[in-house]
Amino acid sequence: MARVKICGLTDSADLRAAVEAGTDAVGFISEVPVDTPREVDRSQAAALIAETPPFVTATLVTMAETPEEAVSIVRTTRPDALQLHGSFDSEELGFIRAETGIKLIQTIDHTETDRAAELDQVVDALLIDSTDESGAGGTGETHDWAATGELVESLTSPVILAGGLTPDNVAEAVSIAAPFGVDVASGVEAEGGIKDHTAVATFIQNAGRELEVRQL
Ligand SMILES: O=C(O)c1ccccc1N[C@@H]1O[C@H](COP(=O)(O)O)[C@@H](O)[C@H]1O
Repeated sequence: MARVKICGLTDSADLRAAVEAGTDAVGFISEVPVDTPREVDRSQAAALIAETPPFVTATLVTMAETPEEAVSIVRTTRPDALQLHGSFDSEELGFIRAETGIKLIQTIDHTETDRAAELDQVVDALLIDSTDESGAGGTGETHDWAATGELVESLTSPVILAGGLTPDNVAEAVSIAAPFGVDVASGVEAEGGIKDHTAVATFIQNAGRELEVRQL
């Protein structure tokens, strides 16, 4: 079974649709230096996080420029987990964890296998994405799922697969990489920043959760 995070939610209606469709986690993107229709400001992120019900992990996704900024975002928005894009080292990630006590998910580009091994003991999960040159996600690009499957085998941390996933390809991606979880942003949108609720529900079903429940 792959857990699912629906990322880049910008309003309450999309949050409710993702929760009703059975997502395990939701993601709110704030303070990123790239132009994305999925970004919300800190106060919007805080409001959406407060609306997220218990048993659904509210994740703040950011590209904070300094560890102190990351700590400040967590204190202001109060998420359950923090997903970082960018190049903080082990010491900086350790500082953020110690200051906030939050579950830390570090995004790694699929080509950075050495970095994944280096950070394996430092974070709570590694998210393997197809990032752009700035380290941002939301590219809609897939990568080599078999290579991510090798990371799943070799790393201790839970591995989350992201990058170009859609309702049509997520089942195949899960069967090849066998990740702990999958993460999608642009692949379930009706338009930039707005989710297609049918696509969200189909993505969650196709990631295998519904199938697993029926088999129990
Ligand atoms: O979605 C964005 O615009 C974004 C911007 C900056 C950092 C992270 C971002 N999104 C993350 O990237 C993954 C993959 O996106 P996609 O499914 O390929 O569109 C997404 O799940 C977010 O965690």
